[in-house]
Amino acid sequence: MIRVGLTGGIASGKSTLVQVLKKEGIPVIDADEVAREVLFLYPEILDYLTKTYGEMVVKDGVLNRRALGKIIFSDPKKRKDYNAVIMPRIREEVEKRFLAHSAETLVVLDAPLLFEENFHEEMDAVITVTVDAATQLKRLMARDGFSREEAEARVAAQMDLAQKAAQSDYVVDNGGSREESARRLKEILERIRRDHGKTKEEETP
Ligand SMILES: CC(C)(COP(=O)(O)OP(=O)(O)OC[C@H]1O[C@@H](n2cnc3c(N)ncnc32)[C@H](O)[C@@H]1O)[C@@H](O)C(=O)NCCC(=O)NCCS
Ligand SMILES: Nc1ncnc2c1ncn2[C@@H]1O[C@H](COP(=O)(O)OP(=O)(O)OP(=O)(O)O)[C@@H](O)[C@H]1O
Repeated sequence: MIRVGLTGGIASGKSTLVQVLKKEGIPVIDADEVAREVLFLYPEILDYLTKTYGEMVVKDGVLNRRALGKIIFSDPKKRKDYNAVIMPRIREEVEKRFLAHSAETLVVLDAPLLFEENFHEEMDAVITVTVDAATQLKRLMARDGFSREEAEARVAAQMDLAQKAAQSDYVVDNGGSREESARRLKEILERIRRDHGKTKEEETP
């Protein structure tokens, strides 16, 4: 199994490219989805949030994601503490999902914090989706209804996109059309398969 990491900044276009991967029949592990699932699987995480922030963040056993986001994206220490609780569980669950797909030729891990959390070390190839800062902010505010301040705080909570691109094997510049980015991604997948001695035709259906 070839493990491919897909990363980028918030609202850089990862999910948009994941749709392309799915159409190609490639299994994708979504780290954000795993992050949402571990909250249900491991009650210790919600317990930690209840103890630390009380009803402001957890009310009647339900997490207010927006409120937690406001806190952790504006305070690096709080973000670090929360990551220390949730990341080990995310890591375990991601590994389980890779193992569940071990019969596949190529599996993609879609993780916004691929580099920040060192998942990249376990990948055979890494693809970063980049976009210029102005377009990123514009798309983020439009998609999530964030104010400029909220959007900027989220962008600032992540490693610089150019730095991620520099450490990657491949880059998709998503500043143009969706079609251009999809084409580039397909080319990259072909190259990764070739470099690992696999062609699309050889894959098990
Ligand atoms: C703080 C939470 C509840 C906010 O939820 P919300 O629904 O508003 O955002 P969502 O989960 O859709 O994440 C949106 C984007 O924020 C960015 N982001 C998420 N967590 C983090 C983090 N800890 N540090 C920096 N950026 C992050 C990512 O780009 C992500 O795609 C949530 O993001 C969370 O639980 N984060 C911690 C888990 C995590 O580290 N996820 C990334 C896995 S690699
Ligand atoms: N090439 C493009 N042209 C115009 N809009 C785009 C393009 N690519 C993505 N978008 C839009 O930009 C927004 C962000 O894209 P997307 O949701 O794919 O980003 P993401 O990297 O998955 O974000 P997150 O890390 O927050 O999950 C979405 O509303 C999407 O429809």
